Amino acid sequence: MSGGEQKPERYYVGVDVGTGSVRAALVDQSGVLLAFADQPIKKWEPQFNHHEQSSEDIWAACCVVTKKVVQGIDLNQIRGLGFDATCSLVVLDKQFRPLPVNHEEDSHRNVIMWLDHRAVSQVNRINETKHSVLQYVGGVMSVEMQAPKLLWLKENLRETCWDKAGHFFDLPDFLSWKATGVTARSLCSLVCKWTYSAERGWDDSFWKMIGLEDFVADNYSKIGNQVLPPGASLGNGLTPEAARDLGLLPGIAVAASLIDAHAGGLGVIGADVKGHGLVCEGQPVTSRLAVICGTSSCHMGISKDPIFVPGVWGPYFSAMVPGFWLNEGGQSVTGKLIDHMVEGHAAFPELQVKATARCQSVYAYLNSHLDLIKKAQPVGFLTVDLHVWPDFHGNRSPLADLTLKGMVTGLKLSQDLDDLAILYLATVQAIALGTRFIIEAMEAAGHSISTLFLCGGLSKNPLFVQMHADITGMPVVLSQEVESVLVGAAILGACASGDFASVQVQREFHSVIAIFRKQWQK
Ligand SMILES: Nc1ncnc2c1ncn2[C@@H]1O[C@H](COP(=O)(O)OP(=O)(O)O)[C@@H](O)[C@H]1O
Ligand SMILES: O=C(CO)[C@H](O)[C@H](O)COP(=O)(O)O
Repeated sequence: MSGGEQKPERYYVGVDVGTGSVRAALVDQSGVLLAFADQPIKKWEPQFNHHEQSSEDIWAACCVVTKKVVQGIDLNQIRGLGFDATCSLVVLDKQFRPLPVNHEEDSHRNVIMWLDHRAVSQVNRINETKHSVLQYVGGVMSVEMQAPKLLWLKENLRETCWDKAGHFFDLPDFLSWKATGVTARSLCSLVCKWTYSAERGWDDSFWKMIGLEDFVADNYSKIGNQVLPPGASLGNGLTPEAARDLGLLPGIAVAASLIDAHAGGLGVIGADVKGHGLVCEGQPVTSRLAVICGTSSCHMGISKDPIFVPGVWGPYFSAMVPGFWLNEGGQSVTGKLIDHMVEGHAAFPELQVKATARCQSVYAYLNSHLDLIKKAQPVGFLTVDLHVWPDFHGNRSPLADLTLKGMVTGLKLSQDLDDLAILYLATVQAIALGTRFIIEAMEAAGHSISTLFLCGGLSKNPLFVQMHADITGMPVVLSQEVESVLVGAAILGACASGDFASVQVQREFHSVIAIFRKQWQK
Protein backbone atom coordinates (compact mmCIF):
# COMPACT_ATOMS: atom_id res chain seq x y z
CA MET A 1 0.00 0.00 0.00
CA SER A 2 1.56 3.34 -0.94
CA GLY A 3 1.43 6.44 1.19
CA GLY A 4 -0.63 4.86 3.95
CA GLU A 5 -0.37 2.53 6.90
CA GLN A 6 -0.25 -1.18 6.04
CA LYS A 7 -3.33 -2.83 7.51
CA PRO A 8 -2.35 -5.50 10.06
CA GLU A 9 -2.83 -9.03 8.78
CA ARG A 10 -5.91 -10.83 10.12
CA TYR A 11 -5.68 -14.46 11.17
CA TYR A 12 -8.14 -17.23 11.97
CA VAL A 13 -7.63 -20.48 13.85
CA GLY A 14 -9.29 -23.67 12.65
CA VAL A 15 -9.39 -26.79 14.83
CA ASP A 16 -10.28 -30.14 13.26
CA VAL A 17 -11.00 -33.15 15.50
CA GLY A 18 -10.72 -36.32 13.40
CA THR A 19 -11.07 -39.90 14.54
CA GLY A 20 -7.40 -40.43 15.28
CA SER A 21 -6.00 -36.98 15.90
CA VAL A 22 -6.70 -33.30 16.48
CA ARG A 23 -5.24 -30.76 14.05
CA ALA A 24 -5.07 -26.96 14.22
CA ALA A 25 -4.09 -24.37 11.66
CA LEU A 26 -3.44 -20.66 11.56
CA VAL A 27 -4.97 -19.36 8.33
CA ASP A 28 -4.73 -15.88 6.80
CA GLN A 29 -7.41 -13.86 5.04
CA SER A 30 -6.72 -15.41 1.67
CA GLY A 31 -6.98 -18.99 2.88
CA VAL A 32 -3.23 -19.63 3.16
CA LEU A 33 -2.29 -21.99 5.95
CA LEU A 34 0.60 -20.45 7.90
CA ALA A 35 1.07 -22.95 10.71
CA PHE A 36 -0.09 -26.50 11.38
CA ALA A 37 0.08 -28.82 14.38
CA ASP A 38 -1.42 -32.20 15.21
CA GLN A 39 -1.76 -34.41 18.23
CA PRO A 40 -3.10 -37.97 18.55
CA ILE A 41 -6.17 -38.64 20.70
CA LYS A 42 -7.09 -41.69 22.77
CA LYS A 43 -9.57 -44.34 21.64
CA TRP A 44 -10.94 -47.30 23.54
CA GLU A 45 -12.68 -50.41 22.17
CA PRO A 46 -13.85 -52.13 25.39
CA GLN A 47 -15.76 -54.71 23.36
CA PHE A 48 -16.34 -55.45 19.68
CA ASN A 49 -18.22 -52.58 17.99
CA HIS A 50 -18.05 -50.35 21.10
CA HIS A 51 -15.80 -47.34 20.40
CA GLU A 52 -15.26 -44.67 23.05
CA GLN A 53 -13.26 -41.49 23.61
CA SER A 54 -12.80 -38.88 26.32
CA SER A 55 -14.02 -35.31 25.87
CA GLU A 56 -11.37 -34.10 28.35
CA ASP A 57 -8.60 -35.81 26.38
CA ILE A 58 -9.92 -34.27 23.15
CA TRP A 59 -10.12 -30.77 24.66
CA ALA A 60 -6.59 -31.11 26.06
CA ALA A 61 -5.36 -32.03 22.55
CA CYS A 62 -7.20 -28.99 21.09
CA CYS A 63 -5.33 -26.80 23.59
CA VAL A 64 -1.92 -28.29 22.73
CA VAL A 65 -2.31 -27.81 18.96
CA THR A 66 -3.84 -24.34 19.19
CA LYS A 67 -1.02 -23.08 21.43
CA LYS A 68 1.48 -24.42 18.90
CA VAL A 69 0.02 -22.75 15.81
CA VAL A 70 -0.22 -19.29 17.38
CA GLN A 71 3.32 -19.26 18.73
CA GLY A 72 5.13 -16.06 17.79
CA ILE A 73 1.97 -14.36 16.48
CA ASP A 74 0.54 -11.11 17.91
CA LEU A 75 -2.61 -12.56 19.50
CA ASN A 76 -4.51 -9.34 18.78
CA GLN A 77 -4.39 -10.24 15.09
CA ILE A 78 -6.34 -13.45 15.64
CA ARG A 79 -9.92 -12.58 14.82
CA GLY A 80 -11.84 -15.83 15.02
CA LEU A 81 -11.85 -19.49 15.96
CA GLY A 82 -13.79 -22.33 14.34
CA PHE A 83 -14.13 -26.00 15.26
CA ASP A 84 -15.10 -29.05 13.29
CA ALA A 85 -15.19 -32.59 14.61
CA THR A 86 -16.44 -36.11 14.02
CA CYS A 87 -20.09 -36.61 14.85
CA SER A 88 -19.48 -38.52 18.08
CA LEU A 89 -21.86 -38.30 21.07
CA VAL A 90 -20.59 -36.52 24.22
CA VAL A 91 -22.44 -37.09 27.51
CA LEU A 92 -22.20 -34.68 30.48
CA ASP A 93 -24.14 -34.46 33.75
CA LYS A 94 -26.17 -31.45 34.89
CA GLN A 95 -22.98 -29.74 36.13
CA PHE A 96 -21.27 -30.42 32.76
CA ARG A 97 -19.06 -33.20 34.17
CA PRO A 98 -18.30 -36.29 32.03
CA LEU A 99 -20.58 -39.31 32.51
CA PRO A 100 -19.61 -42.91 31.68
CA VAL A 101 -21.03 -44.42 28.48
CA ASN A 102 -19.87 -47.90 29.47
CA HIS A 103 -20.70 -50.72 31.88
CA GLU A 104 -17.33 -50.28 33.62
CA GLU A 105 -18.55 -46.86 34.87
CA ASP A 106 -15.36 -45.20 33.62
CA SER A 107 -16.50 -41.59 33.38
CA HIS A 108 -13.32 -40.61 31.58
CA ARG A 109 -14.80 -42.49 28.59
CA ASN A 110 -17.85 -40.26 28.07
CA VAL A 111 -17.95 -40.19 24.25
CA ILE A 112 -19.63 -42.81 22.05
CA MET A 113 -17.71 -42.51 18.81
CA TRP A 114 -19.44 -42.09 15.45
CA LEU A 115 -18.35 -45.57 14.24
CA ASP A 116 -19.72 -47.33 17.33
CA HIS A 117 -22.26 -49.99 16.32
CA ARG A 118 -23.59 -50.96 19.77
CA ALA A 119 -27.15 -49.74 19.12
CA VAL A 120 -28.19 -52.29 16.47
CA SER A 121 -31.39 -53.43 18.18
CA GLN A 122 -32.34 -49.79 18.85
CA VAL A 123 -31.82 -48.64 15.25
CA ASN A 124 -33.77 -51.61 13.90
CA ARG A 125 -36.74 -50.64 16.08
CA ILE A 126 -36.41 -47.00 15.01
CA ASN A 127 -36.45 -48.03 11.35
CA GLU A 128 -39.50 -50.25 11.90
CA THR A 129 -41.50 -47.14 12.90
CA LYS A 130 -41.19 -45.85 9.29
CA HIS A 131 -41.56 -42.35 10.80
CA SER A 132 -41.51 -39.52 8.24
CA VAL A 133 -38.24 -38.06 9.62
CA LEU A 134 -36.50 -41.12 8.15
CA GLN A 135 -37.15 -39.74 4.65
CA TYR A 136 -34.48 -37.15 5.44
CA VAL A 137 -31.73 -39.66 6.31
CA GLY A 138 -31.88 -41.64 3.06
CA GLY A 139 -34.96 -43.66 4.09
CA VAL A 140 -33.10 -45.74 6.71
CA MET A 141 -31.50 -44.42 9.89
CA SER A 142 -27.88 -45.42 10.44
CA VAL A 143 -26.69 -46.99 13.68
CA GLU A 144 -23.99 -44.29 13.55
CA MET A 145 -26.53 -41.51 14.19
CA GLN A 146 -27.43 -40.18 17.63
CA ALA A 147 -31.05 -41.34 18.23
CA PRO A 148 -30.20 -45.08 18.47
CA LYS A 149 -27.20 -44.35 20.70
CA LEU A 150 -29.37 -42.25 23.05
CA LEU A 151 -31.94 -45.04 23.22
CA TRP A 152 -29.14 -47.53 23.99
CA LEU A 153 -28.00 -45.38 26.91
CA LYS A 154 -31.55 -45.19 28.27
CA GLU A 155 -32.05 -48.96 27.96
CA ASN A 156 -28.61 -50.08 29.16
CA LEU A 157 -27.14 -47.45 31.50
CA ARG A 158 -30.27 -46.03 33.10
CA GLU A 159 -28.91 -45.30 36.58
CA THR A 160 -25.25 -44.64 35.90
CA CYS A 161 -25.70 -42.42 32.86
CA TRP A 162 -29.19 -41.69 31.55
CA ASP A 163 -30.83 -40.47 34.78
CA LYS A 164 -27.84 -38.29 35.67
CA ALA A 165 -27.35 -36.79 32.20
CA GLY A 166 -27.85 -33.07 31.75
CA HIS A 167 -26.38 -32.54 28.29
CA PHE A 168 -25.94 -34.66 25.18
CA PHE A 169 -23.70 -32.91 22.63
CA ASP A 170 -22.50 -33.74 19.16
CA LEU A 171 -18.69 -33.40 19.47
CA PRO A 172 -18.48 -30.20 17.30
CA ASP A 173 -21.06 -28.55 19.59
CA PHE A 174 -19.28 -29.74 22.73
CA LEU A 175 -16.15 -27.92 21.54
CA SER A 176 -17.94 -24.63 20.86
CA TRP A 177 -19.64 -24.89 24.28
CA LYS A 178 -16.30 -25.57 25.96
CA ALA A 179 -14.83 -22.46 24.26
CA THR A 180 -17.72 -20.10 24.98
CA GLY A 181 -20.03 -21.56 27.63
CA VAL A 182 -22.87 -21.28 25.08
CA THR A 183 -24.91 -24.48 24.72
CA ALA A 184 -26.47 -23.52 21.36
CA ARG A 185 -26.13 -26.30 18.80
CA SER A 186 -25.08 -26.02 15.19
CA LEU A 187 -27.77 -26.61 12.59
CA CYS A 188 -25.24 -28.87 10.85
CA SER A 189 -25.04 -31.45 13.64
CA LEU A 190 -28.70 -31.40 14.60
CA VAL A 191 -29.97 -31.72 11.03
CA CYS A 192 -27.49 -34.38 9.93
CA LYS A 193 -27.35 -36.64 12.96
CA TRP A 194 -30.30 -35.82 15.26
CA THR A 195 -33.39 -35.57 12.91
CA TYR A 196 -33.85 -31.82 13.47
CA SER A 197 -35.41 -29.99 10.51
CA ALA A 198 -34.13 -26.54 9.51
CA GLU A 199 -37.70 -25.72 8.47
CA ARG A 200 -39.86 -27.48 11.09
CA GLY A 201 -37.58 -27.93 14.13
CA TRP A 202 -37.89 -31.05 16.29
CA ASP A 203 -40.63 -33.57 15.58
CA ASP A 204 -42.20 -34.49 18.96
CA SER A 205 -43.97 -37.52 17.49
CA PHE A 206 -40.67 -39.12 16.47
CA TRP A 207 -39.09 -38.94 19.92
CA LYS A 208 -42.33 -40.16 21.56
CA MET A 209 -42.65 -43.05 19.09
CA ILE A 210 -39.10 -44.34 19.71
CA GLY A 211 -39.36 -44.14 23.52
CA LEU A 212 -37.37 -40.95 24.11
CA GLU A 213 -40.35 -38.79 25.08
CA ASP A 214 -38.15 -37.42 27.91
CA PHE A 215 -36.67 -34.90 25.46
CA VAL A 216 -40.09 -33.55 24.47
CA ALA A 217 -41.13 -33.19 28.11
CA ASP A 218 -38.20 -30.91 28.94
CA ASN A 219 -38.43 -28.94 25.67
CA TYR A 220 -35.26 -30.51 24.23
CA SER A 221 -33.04 -28.70 26.74
CA LYS A 222 -30.69 -31.73 26.97
CA ILE A 223 -30.18 -32.08 23.22
CA GLY A 224 -30.52 -28.46 22.13
CA ASN A 225 -33.30 -25.95 21.84
CA GLN A 226 -31.23 -23.06 20.57
CA VAL A 227 -29.94 -23.73 17.06
CA LEU A 228 -27.58 -21.54 15.02
CA PRO A 229 -26.23 -21.76 11.48
CA PRO A 230 -22.58 -22.85 11.13
CA GLY A 231 -20.32 -19.80 11.33
CA ALA A 232 -22.70 -17.78 13.57
CA SER A 233 -20.90 -15.99 16.39
CA LEU A 234 -21.48 -17.55 19.83
CA GLY A 235 -22.20 -15.42 22.92
CA ASN A 236 -19.36 -13.13 23.97
CA GLY A 237 -16.73 -15.23 22.25
CA LEU A 238 -13.92 -17.08 23.98
CA THR A 239 -14.29 -17.22 27.78
CA PRO A 240 -11.30 -16.21 29.93
CA GLU A 241 -10.90 -19.82 31.09
CA ALA A 242 -10.94 -21.27 27.56
CA ALA A 243 -8.63 -18.47 26.40
CA ARG A 244 -6.11 -19.52 29.05
CA ASP A 245 -6.44 -23.18 28.01
CA LEU A 246 -5.97 -22.44 24.30
CA GLY A 247 -3.35 -19.69 24.58
CA LEU A 248 -5.59 -17.08 22.92
CA LEU A 249 -7.14 -13.81 24.06
CA PRO A 250 -10.57 -13.81 25.72
CA GLY A 251 -13.43 -12.45 23.66
CA ILE A 252 -12.27 -13.51 20.19
CA ALA A 253 -15.15 -14.65 18.03
CA VAL A 254 -16.02 -18.36 18.16
CA ALA A 255 -18.27 -19.89 15.51
CA ALA A 256 -21.09 -22.41 15.63
CA SER A 257 -19.30 -25.53 14.37
CA LEU A 258 -19.45 -28.03 11.54
CA ILE A 259 -19.07 -31.80 11.37
CA ASP A 260 -15.61 -32.63 9.97
CA ALA A 261 -16.80 -33.90 6.59
CA HIS A 262 -18.88 -30.76 6.16
CA ALA A 263 -15.92 -28.51 6.97
CA GLY A 264 -13.92 -30.40 4.34
CA GLY A 265 -16.77 -30.00 1.87
CA LEU A 266 -16.86 -26.27 2.52
CA GLY A 267 -13.08 -26.14 2.21
CA VAL A 268 -12.99 -27.63 -1.30
CA ILE A 269 -16.33 -27.41 -3.08
CA GLY A 270 -15.93 -23.76 -4.07
CA ALA A 271 -12.41 -24.12 -5.53
CA ASP A 272 -11.49 -21.78 -8.38
CA VAL A 273 -11.02 -24.07 -11.41
CA LYS A 274 -10.59 -21.37 -14.06
CA GLY A 275 -8.21 -22.29 -16.87
CA HIS A 276 -7.80 -26.00 -16.05
CA GLY A 277 -10.11 -27.22 -18.83
CA LEU A 278 -12.41 -28.89 -16.34
CA VAL A 279 -15.95 -29.74 -17.37
CA CYS A 280 -17.30 -28.10 -14.18
CA GLU A 281 -15.82 -24.69 -15.14
CA GLY A 282 -18.64 -22.21 -15.54
CA GLN A 283 -21.14 -24.83 -14.36
CA PRO A 284 -23.20 -24.60 -11.15
CA VAL A 285 -21.50 -25.79 -7.97
CA THR A 286 -24.10 -28.60 -7.90
CA SER A 287 -22.05 -30.44 -10.56
CA ARG A 288 -19.25 -30.94 -8.01
CA LEU A 289 -18.96 -33.72 -5.44
CA ALA A 290 -16.70 -33.14 -2.43
CA VAL A 291 -15.22 -36.40 -1.13
CA ILE A 292 -13.63 -36.19 2.31
CA CYS A 293 -11.44 -39.23 2.83
CA GLY A 294 -9.99 -39.99 6.26
CA THR A 295 -10.87 -42.87 8.56
CA SER A 296 -14.14 -42.87 6.59
CA SER A 297 -15.09 -41.33 3.23
CA CYS A 298 -17.98 -38.90 2.94
CA HIS A 299 -19.49 -37.89 -0.40
CA MET A 300 -21.07 -34.43 -0.23
CA GLY A 301 -23.31 -33.35 -3.12
CA ILE A 302 -25.50 -30.26 -3.05
CA SER A 303 -28.68 -29.26 -4.90
CA LYS A 304 -31.06 -26.30 -5.15
CA ASP A 305 -34.11 -28.52 -4.54
CA PRO A 306 -34.31 -31.53 -2.23
CA ILE A 307 -33.27 -34.84 -3.83
CA PHE A 308 -34.22 -38.06 -2.08
CA VAL A 309 -31.56 -40.71 -2.73
CA PRO A 310 -32.34 -44.13 -1.23
CA GLY A 311 -29.50 -45.15 1.09
CA VAL A 312 -27.75 -41.77 0.91
CA TRP A 313 -28.18 -39.48 3.94
CA GLY A 314 -30.23 -36.33 3.57
CA PRO A 315 -31.52 -34.31 1.92
CA TYR A 316 -30.41 -31.86 4.62
CA PHE A 317 -31.24 -28.17 4.16
CA SER A 318 -28.47 -25.61 4.77
CA ALA A 319 -26.34 -28.16 6.64
CA MET A 320 -23.18 -27.40 4.67
CA VAL A 321 -23.66 -24.63 2.09
CA PRO A 322 -26.37 -22.15 3.17
CA GLY A 323 -29.49 -22.27 1.02
CA PHE A 324 -28.55 -25.58 -0.63
CA TRP A 325 -29.75 -29.10 0.14
CA LEU A 326 -27.04 -31.63 0.95
CA ASN A 327 -26.90 -35.36 0.24
CA GLU A 328 -24.17 -37.20 2.12
CA GLY A 329 -23.08 -40.60 0.89
CA GLY A 330 -20.50 -42.45 2.93
CA GLN A 331 -18.23 -45.43 3.41
CA SER A 332 -17.77 -46.05 7.11
CA VAL A 333 -14.23 -47.31 7.02
CA THR A 334 -11.86 -46.45 4.20
CA GLY A 335 -8.56 -45.19 5.65
CA LYS A 336 -9.15 -47.55 8.56
CA LEU A 337 -9.78 -50.43 6.14
CA ILE A 338 -6.58 -49.78 4.17
CA ASP A 339 -4.58 -49.62 7.43
CA HIS A 340 -6.31 -52.83 8.62
CA MET A 341 -5.49 -54.79 5.45
CA VAL A 342 -1.89 -53.61 5.24
CA GLU A 343 -1.01 -53.88 8.94
CA GLY A 344 -2.64 -57.31 9.28
CA HIS A 345 -0.65 -58.89 6.42
CA ALA A 346 2.18 -61.35 7.12
CA ALA A 347 4.60 -59.22 5.07
CA PHE A 348 3.88 -56.01 7.03
CA PRO A 349 7.01 -56.21 9.25
CA GLU A 350 9.17 -56.57 6.10
CA LEU A 351 7.35 -53.61 4.53
CA GLN A 352 8.01 -51.47 7.61
CA VAL A 353 11.71 -52.28 7.59
CA LYS A 354 12.05 -51.51 3.87
CA ALA A 355 10.01 -48.30 4.01
CA THR A 356 11.98 -47.07 7.03
CA ALA A 357 15.26 -47.78 5.26
CA ARG A 358 14.13 -45.50 2.42
CA CYS A 359 12.68 -42.88 4.81
CA GLN A 360 9.28 -43.40 3.18
CA SER A 361 5.78 -44.00 4.56
CA VAL A 362 4.56 -47.57 4.04
CA TYR A 363 2.08 -46.23 1.47
CA ALA A 364 4.71 -44.36 -0.56
CA TYR A 365 6.78 -47.56 -0.52
CA LEU A 366 3.83 -49.73 -1.63
CA ASN A 367 2.99 -47.29 -4.43
CA SER A 368 6.53 -47.45 -5.82
CA HIS A 369 6.59 -51.24 -5.37
CA LEU A 370 3.40 -51.53 -7.46
CA ASP A 371 5.04 -49.40 -10.14
CA LEU A 372 7.95 -51.83 -10.23
CA ILE A 373 5.85 -54.98 -10.58
CA LYS A 374 3.23 -53.68 -13.00
CA LYS A 375 5.57 -54.08 -16.03
CA ALA A 376 3.95 -52.70 -19.21
CA GLN A 377 0.36 -52.86 -17.90
CA PRO A 378 -1.41 -49.99 -16.13
CA VAL A 379 -1.13 -50.58 -12.38
CA GLY A 380 -4.88 -51.15 -12.04
CA PHE A 381 -4.61 -54.38 -14.04
CA LEU A 382 -2.51 -56.07 -11.32
CA THR A 383 -5.71 -57.09 -9.57
CA VAL A 384 -7.53 -59.00 -12.31
CA ASP A 385 -7.58 -62.10 -10.04
CA LEU A 386 -7.97 -60.47 -6.64
CA HIS A 387 -11.06 -58.62 -5.43
CA VAL A 388 -12.11 -57.00 -2.15
CA TRP A 389 -15.64 -56.25 -1.00
CA PRO A 390 -14.98 -53.32 1.34
CA ASP A 391 -17.94 -53.44 3.76
CA PHE A 392 -15.93 -54.69 6.74
CA HIS A 393 -17.94 -52.31 8.97
CA GLY A 394 -21.26 -52.61 7.13
CA ASN A 395 -22.37 -50.52 4.16
CA ARG A 396 -23.33 -46.92 4.90
CA SER A 397 -24.31 -45.95 1.32
CA PRO A 398 -26.07 -46.72 -0.89
CA LEU A 399 -27.11 -50.14 0.49
CA ALA A 400 -27.58 -48.77 4.03
CA ASP A 401 -27.01 -52.24 5.48
CA LEU A 402 -24.91 -52.39 8.62
CA THR A 403 -25.00 -56.20 8.66
CA LEU A 404 -22.84 -56.48 5.52
CA LYS A 405 -19.33 -57.84 6.00
CA GLY A 406 -16.08 -57.65 4.03
CA MET A 407 -14.81 -60.25 1.59
CA VAL A 408 -11.62 -61.05 -0.35
CA THR A 409 -11.63 -63.42 -3.33
CA GLY A 410 -8.63 -64.76 -5.23
CA LEU A 411 -6.22 -65.41 -2.34
CA LYS A 412 -3.17 -67.65 -2.90
CA LEU A 413 -0.85 -69.45 -0.46
CA SER A 414 2.01 -66.96 -0.93
CA GLN A 415 2.23 -64.04 1.50
CA ASP A 416 5.15 -61.97 0.26
CA LEU A 417 5.50 -58.25 -0.33
CA ASP A 418 4.05 -58.52 -3.86
CA ASP A 419 0.89 -60.09 -2.41
CA LEU A 420 0.63 -57.36 0.20
CA ALA A 421 1.03 -54.65 -2.43
CA ILE A 422 -1.63 -56.20 -4.66
CA LEU A 423 -4.05 -56.70 -1.74
CA TYR A 424 -3.52 -53.03 -0.84
CA LEU A 425 -4.26 -52.03 -4.45
CA ALA A 426 -7.41 -54.19 -4.54
CA THR A 427 -8.60 -52.53 -1.31
CA VAL A 428 -8.06 -49.04 -2.72
CA GLN A 429 -9.89 -50.06 -5.91
CA ALA A 430 -12.79 -51.51 -3.90
CA ILE A 431 -13.14 -48.21 -2.06
CA ALA A 432 -13.08 -46.28 -5.36
CA LEU A 433 -15.72 -48.64 -6.77
CA GLY A 434 -17.79 -47.92 -3.66
CA THR A 435 -17.56 -44.21 -4.49
CA ARG A 436 -18.71 -44.96 -8.04
CA PHE A 437 -21.65 -46.98 -6.65
CA ILE A 438 -22.65 -43.99 -4.49
CA ILE A 439 -22.34 -41.54 -7.41
CA GLU A 440 -24.51 -43.81 -9.58
CA ALA A 441 -27.21 -43.85 -6.88
CA MET A 442 -27.05 -40.05 -6.56
CA GLU A 443 -27.27 -39.57 -10.32
CA ALA A 444 -30.17 -42.01 -10.65
CA ALA A 445 -32.05 -39.86 -8.14
CA GLY A 446 -31.41 -36.56 -9.94
CA HIS A 447 -27.88 -35.32 -9.19
CA SER A 448 -25.69 -34.45 -12.14
CA ILE A 449 -22.05 -34.75 -11.05
CA SER A 450 -19.07 -34.16 -13.33
CA THR A 451 -16.06 -33.52 -11.08
CA LEU A 452 -14.75 -34.82 -7.75
CA PHE A 453 -12.96 -32.61 -5.20
CA LEU A 454 -10.98 -34.73 -2.72
CA CYS A 455 -9.50 -33.87 0.66
CA GLY A 456 -8.63 -35.61 3.95
CA GLY A 457 -5.66 -37.83 4.85
CA LEU A 458 -6.19 -40.27 1.96
CA SER A 459 -6.01 -37.48 -0.62
CA LYS A 460 -2.27 -37.39 0.19
CA ASN A 461 -2.01 -40.86 -1.39
CA PRO A 462 -1.62 -40.43 -5.20
CA LEU A 463 -2.64 -44.05 -5.88
CA PHE A 464 -5.91 -43.54 -3.97
CA VAL A 465 -6.65 -40.37 -5.95
CA GLN A 466 -5.71 -41.90 -9.32
CA MET A 467 -7.90 -44.96 -8.71
CA HIS A 468 -10.84 -42.64 -8.01
CA ALA A 469 -10.24 -40.92 -11.36
CA ASP A 470 -9.81 -44.23 -13.24
CA ILE A 471 -12.80 -45.97 -11.67
CA THR A 472 -15.32 -43.12 -11.65
CA GLY A 473 -14.11 -41.76 -15.01
CA MET A 474 -14.30 -38.25 -13.56
CA PRO A 475 -11.49 -35.76 -13.07
CA VAL A 476 -10.38 -35.52 -9.44
CA VAL A 477 -9.32 -32.09 -8.19
CA LEU A 478 -7.05 -31.44 -5.21
CA SER A 479 -6.89 -28.02 -3.61
CA GLN A 480 -3.75 -25.98 -3.17
CA GLU A 481 -4.25 -26.35 0.55
CA VAL A 482 -3.88 -30.03 1.45
CA GLU A 483 -5.46 -29.50 4.86
CA SER A 484 -8.75 -28.34 3.35
CA VAL A 485 -10.80 -29.48 6.36
CA LEU A 486 -8.86 -26.98 8.47
CA VAL A 487 -9.49 -24.27 5.89
CA GLY A 488 -13.21 -25.03 6.32
CA ALA A 489 -12.87 -24.66 10.11
CA ALA A 490 -10.97 -21.38 9.71
CA ILE A 491 -13.69 -20.06 7.37
CA LEU A 492 -16.11 -20.57 10.29
CA GLY A 493 -13.89 -18.40 12.51
CA ALA A 494 -13.64 -15.72 9.80
CA CYS A 495 -17.39 -15.73 9.45
CA ALA A 496 -17.98 -15.46 13.22
CA SER A 497 -15.56 -12.50 13.40
CA GLY A 498 -17.67 -10.62 10.83
CA ASP A 499 -14.73 -10.43 8.38
CA PHE A 500 -16.58 -12.78 6.00
CA ALA A 501 -20.25 -12.16 5.39
CA SER A 502 -20.98 -15.85 4.89
CA VAL A 503 -19.33 -19.26 4.99
CA GLN A 504 -19.75 -19.24 1.20
CA VAL A 505 -16.45 -17.50 0.56
CA GLN A 506 -15.20 -16.30 -2.78
CA ARG A 507 -13.77 -19.00 -5.05
CA GLU A 508 -10.31 -17.41 -5.08
CA PHE A 509 -10.03 -18.42 -1.41
CA HIS A 510 -9.24 -21.98 -2.46
CA SER A 511 -7.28 -22.63 -5.61
CA VAL A 512 -6.56 -25.87 -7.39
CA ILE A 513 -3.17 -27.55 -7.19
CA ALA A 514 -3.56 -30.85 -9.03
CA ILE A 515 -5.99 -32.64 -11.29
CA PHE A 516 -5.96 -36.42 -11.69
CA ARG A 517 -7.64 -37.69 -14.87
CA LYS A 518 -8.60 -41.18 -15.97
CA GLN A 519 -5.47 -42.89 -17.31
CA TRP A 520 -6.80 -46.00 -19.03
CA GLN A 521 -9.83 -47.30 -20.90
CA LYS A 522 -11.26 -50.81 -20.51
N1 LIG B 1 0.60 -39.34 3.30
C1 LIG B 1 -0.33 -40.32 3.36
N2 LIG B 1 -0.31 -41.35 2.48
C2 LIG B 1 -1.21 -42.33 2.51
N3 LIG B 1 -2.22 -42.38 3.42
C3 LIG B 1 -2.30 -41.39 4.32
C4 LIG B 1 -1.37 -40.32 4.35
N4 LIG B 1 -1.71 -39.51 5.38
C5 LIG B 1 -2.81 -40.06 5.95
N5 LIG B 1 -3.16 -41.19 5.32
C6 LIG B 1 -4.28 -42.08 5.65
O1 LIG B 1 -5.42 -41.28 5.91
C7 LIG B 1 -6.20 -41.85 6.98
C8 LIG B 1 -6.43 -40.82 8.05
O2 LIG B 1 -6.89 -39.63 7.48
P1 LIG B 1 -7.27 -38.40 8.41
O3 LIG B 1 -7.90 -37.38 7.52
O4 LIG B 1 -6.09 -38.01 9.22
O5 LIG B 1 -8.33 -39.13 9.36
P2 LIG B 1 -9.31 -38.64 10.51
O6 LIG B 1 -9.80 -37.27 10.13
O7 LIG B 1 -10.37 -39.67 10.49
O8 LIG B 1 -8.53 -38.65 11.81
C9 LIG B 1 -5.41 -43.01 7.53
O9 LIG B 1 -5.98 -44.20 7.12
C10 LIG B 1 -4.00 -42.83 6.94
O10 LIG B 1 -3.35 -44.06 6.71
O1 LIG C 1 -20.19 -39.34 9.60
C1 LIG C 1 -19.31 -38.61 9.28
C2 LIG C 1 -19.59 -37.26 8.77
O2 LIG C 1 -20.96 -37.01 8.68
C3 LIG C 1 -17.85 -39.03 9.38
O3 LIG C 1 -17.75 -40.32 8.87
C4 LIG C 1 -17.36 -39.03 10.78
O4 LIG C 1 -17.52 -37.73 11.27
C5 LIG C 1 -15.88 -39.45 10.85
O5 LIG C 1 -15.03 -38.65 10.11
P1 LIG C 1 -13.50 -39.00 9.81
O6 LIG C 1 -13.46 -40.16 8.89
O7 LIG C 1 -12.97 -37.74 9.17
O8 LIG C 1 -12.81 -39.26 11.10
